[in-house]
Amino acid sequence: MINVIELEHIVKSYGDVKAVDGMTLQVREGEVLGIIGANGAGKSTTLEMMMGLIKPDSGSVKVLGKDMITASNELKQKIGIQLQQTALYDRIKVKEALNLFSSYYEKRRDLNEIISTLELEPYLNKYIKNLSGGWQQRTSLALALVNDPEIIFLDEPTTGLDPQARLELWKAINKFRVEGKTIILSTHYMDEAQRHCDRIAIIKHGKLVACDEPIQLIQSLNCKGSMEDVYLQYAVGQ
Ligand SMILES: Nc1ncnc2c1ncn2[C@@H]1O[C@H](COP(=O)(O)OP(=O)(O)OP(=O)(O)O)[C@@H](O)[C@H]1O
Repeated sequence: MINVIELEHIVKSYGDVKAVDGMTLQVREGEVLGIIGANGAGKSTTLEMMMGLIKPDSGSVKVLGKDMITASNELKQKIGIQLQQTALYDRIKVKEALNLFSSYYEKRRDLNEIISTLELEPYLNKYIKNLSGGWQQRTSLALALVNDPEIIFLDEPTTGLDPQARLELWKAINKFRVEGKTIILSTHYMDEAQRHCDRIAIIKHGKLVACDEPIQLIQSLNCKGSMEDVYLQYAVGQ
């Protein structure tokens, strides 16, 4: 089994707050890894260090066998990041954003193929800000794919979407999963973590408290339960 990401004892503090407190975690090639935990547990900070957007105070982040700090320019070409809504979205149309993002990269995936896979054709000339939440998220997924990345990061991709839009977005994500891409995402939805993730990492107060297949996590409970019970036991400690 090949690890595409290796976090070794990473620590990140903001003033007195230890956002990430000595985390060691491996992400395997081709898996969908879900990161769950309470608000403020350290999910986004962990993702930001994996993506090379922020540096850990200590510890090491290796991506595709290379150090994220020293090889960050090279590695950023090989990863895809689904952005949360940004101010950019107010001023730009879907097709313009795809062209712009594509121009940042040396390696490019055929835009027409991404557009057709994600069924974005009817929306190409629309401003992103005017799309529904589901189509905005599909657009940001498309933007994360323009460089045909080996690893795709999705920070709470389905938050705020209605159940049908969540399902549709997962169908879209799964189209890229079957190509063997590694997908790492954070979510507050236990049903989708259980259904779509190969493994789930549970973070509490900046520490990894468990990481395993959903079924193994459920079986590890003292009494039979669901992913919600796993969350309550590991992430909240009730
Ligand atoms: N830029 C920052 N400046 C100061 N504190 C920060 C910053 N980013 C994160 N924090 C703090 O670090 C801790 C972890 O935050 P983080 O955003 O990683 O948590 P999270 O698990 O992603 O939370 P949520 O589910 O609410 O998105 C929190 O206490 C947060 O307030």
